[in-house]
Amino acid sequence: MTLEEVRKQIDVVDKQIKVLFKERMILADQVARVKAESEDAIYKPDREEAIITKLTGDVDDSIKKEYTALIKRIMEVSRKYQYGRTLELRNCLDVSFVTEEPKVKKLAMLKHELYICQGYSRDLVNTVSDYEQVMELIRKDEADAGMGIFEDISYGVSDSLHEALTMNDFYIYRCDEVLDEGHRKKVVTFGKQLVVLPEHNRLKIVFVCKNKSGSLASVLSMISDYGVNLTEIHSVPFRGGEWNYRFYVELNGNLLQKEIQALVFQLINETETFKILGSYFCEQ
Ligand SMILES: C=C(O[C@@H]1C=C(C(=O)O)C=C[C@H]1O)C(=O)O
Repeated sequence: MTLEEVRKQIDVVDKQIKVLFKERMILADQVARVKAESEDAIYKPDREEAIITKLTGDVDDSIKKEYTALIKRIMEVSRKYQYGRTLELRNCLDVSFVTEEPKVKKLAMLKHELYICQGYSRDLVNTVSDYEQVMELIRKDEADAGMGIFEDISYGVSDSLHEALTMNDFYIYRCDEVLDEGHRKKVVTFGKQLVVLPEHNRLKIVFVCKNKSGSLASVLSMISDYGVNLTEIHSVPFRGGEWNYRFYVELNGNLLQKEIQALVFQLINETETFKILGSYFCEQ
């Protein structure tokens, strides 16, 4: 057979797959409707495992891994579709946010970072020695917001600020790039509430995924399936407890967009722990 002839046959098979794929997605939609009514979980790992075992049992070893990958992928996109449909059917995204930036009269910062203070008079800044204290001042309403260096192009990310935001449920709502003696730094402003404004183009998230082969890859392909660009990723081991990692990710998008809401909904349901760390505008 010539290449041309084989390709013609592939085109025929692709058309058949397309028909079956559409049929399968109609069924996935029906599943979503039933689950939305009964408030049942979309992701059923046991059922997926059973499907994989049943279908792959009699497949030749030479293509078993490939077939398994295909079946997994089909179920992943089926789930993606169900998350989007479910949000259209019932408003069940459990993320609260405000749509106005807080008025900042008093700011709290680390003493040694006061030099990067953006747009506020330094006399009105309450300085302390660690982020826990910054957040304590905000919690006690002795400051309205905190500010700190989140990333430095020469020294990398600030683990302590990432950790403090994660552990204290604080949220970034501004991100400014500051040039300090040749060092580019990302300086963030954060507060007690998640603020989402229409002009925001970044969503910072943190998640922990199962410590098994393919779990990070499946989260990353999920993000890509939504057509969302990932602008930063790094991992940090847990302090204390078992040895596992938190993944910090910055996404290009806005929580007011339906696709981002569906992605967040899927991440909440398919990662071990998930948190939004902020929504902000970034020029880069
Ligand atoms: C379709 C379902 O929802 C999800 C998707 C599946 C699939 O596409 O086959 C299987 C299990 C669930 O994770 C279902 O529950 O049957």
